[in-house]
Amino acid sequence: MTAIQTPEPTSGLTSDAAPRTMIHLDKVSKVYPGTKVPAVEDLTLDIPEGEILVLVGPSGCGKSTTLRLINRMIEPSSGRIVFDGEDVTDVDADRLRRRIGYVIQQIGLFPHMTITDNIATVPRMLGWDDNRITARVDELLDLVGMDPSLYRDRYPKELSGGQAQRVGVARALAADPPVMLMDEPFGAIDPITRDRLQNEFLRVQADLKKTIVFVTHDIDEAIKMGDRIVVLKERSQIAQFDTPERILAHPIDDFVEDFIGSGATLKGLDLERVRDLDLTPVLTIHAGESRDEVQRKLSQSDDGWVLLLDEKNRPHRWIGEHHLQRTDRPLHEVGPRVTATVEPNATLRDALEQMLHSTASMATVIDRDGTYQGSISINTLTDVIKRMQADAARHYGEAAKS
Ligand SMILES: Nc1ncnc2c1ncn2[C@@H]1O[C@H](COP(=O)(O)OP(=O)(O)OP(=O)(O)O)[C@@H](O)[C@H]1O
Repeated sequence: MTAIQTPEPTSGLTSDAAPRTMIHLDKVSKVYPGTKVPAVEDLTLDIPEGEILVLVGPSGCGKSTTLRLINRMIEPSSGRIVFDGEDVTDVDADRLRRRIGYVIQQIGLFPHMTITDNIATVPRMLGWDDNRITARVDELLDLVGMDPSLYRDRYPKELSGGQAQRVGVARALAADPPVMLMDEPFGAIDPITRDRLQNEFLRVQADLKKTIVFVTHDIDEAIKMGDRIVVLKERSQIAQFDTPERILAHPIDDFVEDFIGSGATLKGLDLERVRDLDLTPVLTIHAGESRDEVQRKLSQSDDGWVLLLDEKNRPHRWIGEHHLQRTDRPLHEVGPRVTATVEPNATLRDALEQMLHSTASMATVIDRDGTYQGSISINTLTDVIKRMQADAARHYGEAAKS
């Protein structure tokens, strides 16, 4: 692994054509009272507007401290914090916090208050009238997938862990803050519910486009949730700051490589969608075609297969040379059935999974109606992986030169 620098890692500038900066940390440090080693040391970081920025790193590296410095739940020992162009290092912390939603792992719902009152905490502080609050609570419960009529009058102990976490997100969104800080928000939840909450949250964020700083120690969660990822080492030192794709394709040093762990290539395939590919043209036939015609197409086929489509252009069977020899049965009854299908929205990892089950070693792409769109072969995936690695290497090569 070449130890070239992440583009401007220590300056903390984003390495891609990033949106404008919403929050700027300028050489921020935190030394807790009674300790000698800073929890965060000289951290300079630009947090882009409207994106999810994930802080990921090993336990104790300073992620939570960094997050809490942003809304001044913890006061920095030195350095400046600039929020939307304004130096907020010394402004009233309450005023700052109203512009920043905060979600934590243990949710922190008030047990003696109903869900409505929990969600309405900040709007009440801001003096909203009751009608506006009721409408907002219902809107937010809807947004996080909970029926307001069922849940608005319940108490936190009457919710499942996943529902409580959704309410935590709704509460953080209540006054529509431009910024959300999320500290391991889905950490204490079982894997299936966690996956669902992550997906729901990504869907909500696609509409809301909040500036989000999201802390996790789980690299897979970072890759899934982050538009950009900051990999942190001890004292919140930036090891690498980049898009998930580039971090996976080009970990900057052994620390990042070890932190990503095994399977980086497969994780990279998880980030690419079938719809973005140039699909491999596979020769197709219809049931009515003569065996001579099919033979002619087979002889032109690189991979020894032609794809038989049904009358609605849906993939039906793979036909190879030896199936053609079976003259006792019509073509649409010979050859293995096509089972390995994916829709354009699927990830390339899904496509690979399908391919491994396919007799023809190909994933067949269909649209919602089942109509054939094209095929993906292992060569297609190899090309994608090479391209991702070459793009990242070029990016870092150019950054190193400049
Ligand atoms: N209130 C405190 N007083 C003294 N030291 C603290 C305090 N809070 C955190 N620390 C120390 O600061 C360092 C960073 O802690 P922090 O909680 O920010 O790390 P983290 O990366 O979020 O860890 P984790 O992933 O385990 O939650 C740790 O060494 C921790 O022991």
